[in-house]
Parts: sequence; C-alpha cells; structure tokens
Amino acid sequence: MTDKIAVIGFGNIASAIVTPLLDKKLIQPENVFCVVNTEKSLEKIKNNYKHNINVYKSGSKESKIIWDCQYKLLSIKPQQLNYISEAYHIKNKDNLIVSILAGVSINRLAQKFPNHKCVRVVTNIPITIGKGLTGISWGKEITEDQKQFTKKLFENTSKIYEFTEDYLDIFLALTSSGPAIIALIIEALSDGGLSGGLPKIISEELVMEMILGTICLIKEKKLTTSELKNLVTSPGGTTISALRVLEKKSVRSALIESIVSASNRSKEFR
Ligand SMILES: NC(=O)C1=CN([C@@H]2O[C@H](COP(=O)(O)OP(=O)(O)OC[C@H]3O[C@@H](n4cnc5c(N)ncnc54)[C@H](O)[C@@H]3O)[C@@H](O)[C@H]2O)C=CC1
Ligand SMILES: O=C(O)[C@@H]1CCC=N1
Repeated sequence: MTDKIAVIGFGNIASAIVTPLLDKKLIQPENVFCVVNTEKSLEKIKNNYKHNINVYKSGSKESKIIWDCQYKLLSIKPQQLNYISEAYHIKNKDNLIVSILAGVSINRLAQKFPNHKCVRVVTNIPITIGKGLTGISWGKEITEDQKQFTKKLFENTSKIYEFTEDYLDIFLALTSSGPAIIALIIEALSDGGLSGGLPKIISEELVMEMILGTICLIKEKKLTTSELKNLVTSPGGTTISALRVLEKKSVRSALIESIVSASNRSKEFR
C-alpha cells in the first residue's frame, strides 16, 4: 500500500494493527502520520518505537497534515471523540475514516466527520501476532477501493467478518473484551495450582498448555463442548467435583452476563 495513512491516537490497539503491517513492509513508515495527545506519548514513539513513522502532538500546527491523508485510522477512546474535529478545508469525499472505537455508531461518525466516508471496525489484541479477529460494518457509499483498503489493513493479521452494524457490540464483547476474560480465567486457574503447591510459573504454563491442547482437540476431532466434557468427567470422579463447585458459584451465568454487560456498555457509546 503506497497511500498515506493517518493514525489518530497511537495507543495499544493502533500499535497492534499498524506494527505488523510495518514489520511486513506492507506499509512504509514515511507514509504513516500519527497524532497523539500527550508529550509523553510523543517522546515515547519518537525515541522507542522501532519504525520511523511521522508523529505529532494533537493541536500542533504540524499535526494538521493528518487531514491531507486520504485514509485515517481513528483509534482514540470513545470518551475522547468529542475533542476531535474534522479540519475545515476537507471537502473531498474520497476521504475515509476507519474507526475502531468501541460502540460509536456509523451515524455518529458521519455526523462528526461530514466530509468523510466512515467504516466501523472491531478488532482484537491478538492481531499483534497475526491471530486477530476483525468485524467490519460499512457506512454509506463506501467505494470498492475503500473496501479493499480497509480489508488490507486487517486481512494479513486477522480473520475478517463483514456484519451489519447491529452485530458489532456483541462481536466486540466476545472477541475484543474476551482476551481479558480469558486472561482472568488463566490467572485464577493458575492460582488454583499455586494453592496446590505448584510454583506460579509452572502452574501458569500448565494452564495455558491445557487450554491450547483442549481447543486443538475440540477443533481437530470436531467434538462438541459437551462431548469433550463427557470424555473427561467420570462418575463420582474429580472433574464432576470441580464442575459442581463452578455450578454452585454460578460461574456459567457470570460468564454469560459478563458478555452481555460488555455488549451493553459498547451500546452506551453509540
Ligand atoms: N485495546 C483493545 O484491545 C481494543 C480497543 N478498541 C478500541 O480502540 C480504541 C483505543 O483503545 P486503546 O488503544 O486500548 O487505548 P489507548 O489509551 O492505548 O490509546 C488511545 C490513544 O489515543 C490518544 N489520544 C487521546 N486523545 C487524543 C486526541 N485528542 N488526539 C490524538 N490522539 C489522542 C492517546 O494519546 C493514546 O495514544 C478505543 O476506542 C477502544 O474502544 C477496540 C478493540 C480492542
Ligand atoms: O475495554 C475497552 O473499552 C476496549 C474495547 C474492547 C476492548 N477494549
């Protein structure tokens, strides 16, 4: 891709999206123009980031250059959106904003950026290592070129799903918040191992290998989750004893509600 790309907000997820593209030379550092809102972030990117991208502080005169880039990745927090305004001189409708903001609707983006076409994307942090999941919802009048460009940003590092917008909140709850839920489960199970006397490092490794092995088995043998559960759970055995505790503590319900809650929170950012 030889187009200039503006990145508005270069935090955790923007870096996770852009860095693999730079690593694989799919985009060139001189074509990336990013803007951040603190001096600290600016210095960190200038001094420590491994690629020599262009970076500016928001509000500075030089940062206005981002509005001349045809493609923009909007990657600030939803709560920070009010502080961004489209530059007055943009009149060219060829401009595209790819927003990865949780919850913020295409409608709101279109109102905020009247001289841009807008795409709403949900992606997740495993995109850093090429194992991401990306949901895309197209705004009005997106051209084929703009679709191709958006897909190119994500297709090398994630599986892409095209959805109508109403699926994006639940997609985000499962796939974007999901990694934190899984990390919490790994941490908690490891603490269980710790309680049984295992060193933390071994306990954590065992949990992660067990989870990986379980997922591979389910996928390779095309098992249902119930079939897998039955393979492990003997009458009067250890596993049913463990599962009984989880049911008593309503862990299943807590997990369901955690996803519903994340999805509802996303909807609040409309
Ligand atoms: N972290 C994740 O796994 C995911 C995050 N998202 C969404 O991505 C967005 C960014 O999230 P993170 O990267 O985690 O946040 P972050 O806090 O790491 O990054 C936000 C960045 O925006 C910059 N910023 C804030 N105000 C600005 C302004 N006025 N002008 C320019 N830059 C400004 C900050 O300096 C920071 O670099 C959020 O909207 C979030 O909902 C979506 C899916 C997954
Ligand atoms: O917690 C958040 O708001 C962001 C959106 C999805 C993952 N992280």
